[in-house]
Amino acid sequence: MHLLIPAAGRGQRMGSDRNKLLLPLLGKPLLAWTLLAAEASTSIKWIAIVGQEIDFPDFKAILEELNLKTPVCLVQGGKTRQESVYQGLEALPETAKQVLIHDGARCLVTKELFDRCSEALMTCQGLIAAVPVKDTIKIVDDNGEVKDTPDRRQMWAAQTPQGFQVELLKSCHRQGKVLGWEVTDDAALFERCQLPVTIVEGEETNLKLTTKVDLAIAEFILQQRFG
Ligand SMILES: Nc1ccn([C@@H]2O[C@H](COP(=O)(O)OP(=O)(O)OP(=O)(O)O)[C@@H](O)[C@H]2O)c(=O)n1
Ligand SMILES: C[C@](O)(CO)[C@H](O)COP(=O)(O)O
Repeated sequence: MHLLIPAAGRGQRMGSDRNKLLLPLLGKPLLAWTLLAAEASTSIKWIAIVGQEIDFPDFKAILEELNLKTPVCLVQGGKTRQESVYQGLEALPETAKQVLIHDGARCLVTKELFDRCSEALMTCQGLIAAVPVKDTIKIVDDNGEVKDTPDRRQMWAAQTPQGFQVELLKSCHRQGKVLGWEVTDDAALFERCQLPVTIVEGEETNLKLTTKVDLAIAEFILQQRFG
């Protein structure tokens, strides 16, 4: 299985002075934990980290330190996550028929989740890891007034990995580019093209490290796992 790791963000919500994936977390850069989970999976055979050129020296240093068996290449990212994934897709080898996409920022992912997604992708066109929402969700208008309370039983929080047949996802991305669609995940492009997206049970601990509090939670979880 081929894996793309979008890692070209700036970490603005983290309030950090550099890419949050380079921040230390229990003695290793955040991105190193994501890579180690991919390396530990039995299905991932090729990895591309999609990043900004300014971060490449740090990414190379991480790769040197980890000395992974899985081949890893670096791909130039774009201004948005959507653009970064597009560039990553263009950089896939021609032999790649299926692809998993996993945010570098979701560094608590497990090897089991990677393998579950790889296996499920053998029998579907597109999938996302997701978990049922635990909170009651409100639809709110621009004035801060609650307009609706959707049925929670139908609501799932999208995570990554997200997995797709490569040619289908490429054509969704191209269509999105032509029509100016702006989305926050790849499944949304698939949905807009009326292609089916299947749910794979995600993990409650598979957080996207977005703000400083997430760093503290992640450190606690990693300490429980590996400490
Ligand atoms: N132009 C971008 C923006 C984001 N990402 C990646 O997409 C993932 C999810 O994005 P997010 O958590 O929003 O990361 P940032 O964009 O870094 O955060 P922020 O929005 O707070 O700046 C991250 O692994 C991030 O590196 C990317 O590859 N290219
Ligand atoms: C892809 C994703 O992680 C699924 O939850 C999420 O949509 C990324 O969104 P962000 O807006 O870039 O944080």
